Amino acid sequence: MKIGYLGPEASFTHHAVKSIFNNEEYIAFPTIPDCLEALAENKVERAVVPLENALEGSVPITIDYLFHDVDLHITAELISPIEQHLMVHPDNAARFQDVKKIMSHSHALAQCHKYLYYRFRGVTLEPSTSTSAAAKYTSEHPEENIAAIGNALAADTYGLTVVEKNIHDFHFNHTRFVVLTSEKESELLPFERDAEKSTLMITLPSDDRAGALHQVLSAFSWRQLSLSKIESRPLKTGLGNYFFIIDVEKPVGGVLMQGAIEELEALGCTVKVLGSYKKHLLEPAK
Ligand SMILES: O=C(O)C(=O)C[C@]1(C(=O)O)C=C[C@@H](O)C=C1
Repeated sequence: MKIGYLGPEASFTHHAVKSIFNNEEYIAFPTIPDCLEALAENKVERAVVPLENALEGSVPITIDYLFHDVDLHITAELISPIEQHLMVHPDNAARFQDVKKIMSHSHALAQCHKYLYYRFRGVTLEPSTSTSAAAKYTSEHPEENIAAIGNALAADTYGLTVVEKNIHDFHFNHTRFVVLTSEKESELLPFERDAEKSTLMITLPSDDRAGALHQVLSAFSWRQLSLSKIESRPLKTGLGNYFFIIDVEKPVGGVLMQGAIEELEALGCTVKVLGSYKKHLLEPAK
């Protein structure tokens, strides 16, 4: 089976992929849209992308792509502890305090905001497509005296020296990744069975009536369906127009969930079920 992921090698997403899939063909893509498009075009059978980080919140490009651009389904959630380290080319290890630029994925830079502010104020922070892309670039450009932020696996893979460990600002740093498939009824792998939660994308009725979101929440609340996330994202049709991403701690198969979805549709909402899936807690990338 071909598994697409946000690469290159040794990204946190790559670690998540290797933690759950056994002996499959892993294919790195440079960006999240590349990865999702490859799945939509059936060039791979699964794609794994980051969805949300405990410190920095959602990965908007993933959510927006899943809503606006592709019709894909979540089959599993992978939750990984995230440990960010500062790494440099070994030639620059002795003078890392003088780095000219620090590169990483925007979420990783944000997770280390205080560290960077107090230790490297004024140094250029450059977003890269992933933490491993930053590590790779740093290894290929020793003459630039730059640093990357990423995991221990990236330091190892690209021959970099870790000069400061665990530089993320808050201890509880976890990222949720999702495994996606292009076919709603695709054959599930063992770790994709026994769904325990669901993600729905809900658009409110177009008449914009007062209390519409309250009605949506009521449909879950009186059925005692517990929500673990609600977030709005712009519909991109005008200011004030949003869709809602709602995670419910129940799979869609049961009578209560079916009832809630039918009630929402009867109220004039559009409901897209992104998937019902199981959660897996991974070990950190070492
Ligand atoms: O850049 C990587 O290594 C990724 O896998 C992406 C990503 C993210 O988008 O949040 C994943 C985990 C970390 O939170 C930082 C970056």
